Parts: sequence; structure tokens; C-alpha cells
Amino acid sequence: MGESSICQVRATVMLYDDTHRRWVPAGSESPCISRVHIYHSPVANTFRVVGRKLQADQQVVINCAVIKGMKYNQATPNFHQWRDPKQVWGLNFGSTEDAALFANSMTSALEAL
Ligand SMILES: CC(=O)N[C@@H](Cc1ccccc1Cl)C(=O)N1CCC[C@]12C=C[C@@H]1CC[C@@H](C(=O)N[C@@H]3C(=O)N4[C@@H](C=C[C@H]3C)CC[C@H]4C(=O)O)N1C2=O
Repeated sequence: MGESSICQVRATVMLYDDTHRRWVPAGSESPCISRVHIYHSPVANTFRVVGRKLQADQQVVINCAVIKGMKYNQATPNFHQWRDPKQVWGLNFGSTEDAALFANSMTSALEAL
């Protein structure tokens, strides 16, 4: 049994550049919309956030494990962020509905870990 998607939303995936203290789009210079999933692996009971650009190349711009105890910060109705061991991720959602959907799924995932 592989992984199954528990939600999919549209968002621009961003990384915080600590050195220059600014957000940069993940995966390239220009911000672009990606389809972002939370995948669940039932066997291992693990979750990860995977995002691919909507563009033709479908470049993977985020592939990040959901870590037990991680704090998911809903900074604004359409910009949420969290820290992983190496960096800070930000999602600029295409809509506040997508933001709420993703936040609900992330909260459920964190509760299941
Ligand atoms: C304790 C801790 O880790 N706190 C973290 C947050 C956090 C708390 C709790 C758990 C996890 C995490 Cl992750 C923290 O504060 N962090 C994480 C890295 C960055 C930041 C530090 C300083 C700056 C100051 C301004 C602020 C910011 O970036 N706001 C956004 C913003 O400026 N933008 C983005 C959109 C909207 C805004 C909301 C889109 C692009 C840009 C823009 O609007 O142009 N910051 C942060 O969020």
C-alpha cells in the first residue's frame, strides 16, 4: 500500500532565506503556482508535503516530512508557514479556502503522529 493524498491545494511554495531575510520562491527565481499535496503512508503512519509546479515540467518544489510536534503557523488567512530542521517553508495559497483545507489536513496529520 503506497501513499495516498489527503489533500491537494494550489499555492506558491516559498522558502525563507535567513541570510538576506527574505522569502524566495522554492524551485526557481520566479514565483509560480504549484499543486501541493499532503501524502499519507498508512503502513508507516508518516505524512509529507509534496508540491509540483503546475507548469509543464512539473518540477518538485517541496518534499518535506511532517514532523511530530511541528508547529504549523497560520500567519495570515492565505499564508501559512512552518519550520523543518533545515529551513522555513511558506505557502502562499491561491485562495483562503485552499488555505483552510490544507490547514485542516495538516492539523489532522499532526494529531495522527
Ligand atoms: C519563532 C519563529 O520561527 N517565527 C516564524 C514564524 C513561525 C511561528 C511559529 C511556528 C513556525 C513559524 Cl515559521 C517567523 O517569524 N518567521 C519565519 C521566517 C520568517 C519569519 C521571521 C521574520 C519575518 C518578519 C516578517 C514575517 C513574515 O515573513 N511575514 C510574511 C511576509 O513577510 N511575507 C509572506 C506573507 C505574509 C507575511 C505573514 C509572503 C512574502 C512576504 C511578503 O508579504 O512579502 N517573518 C516571519 O514570518
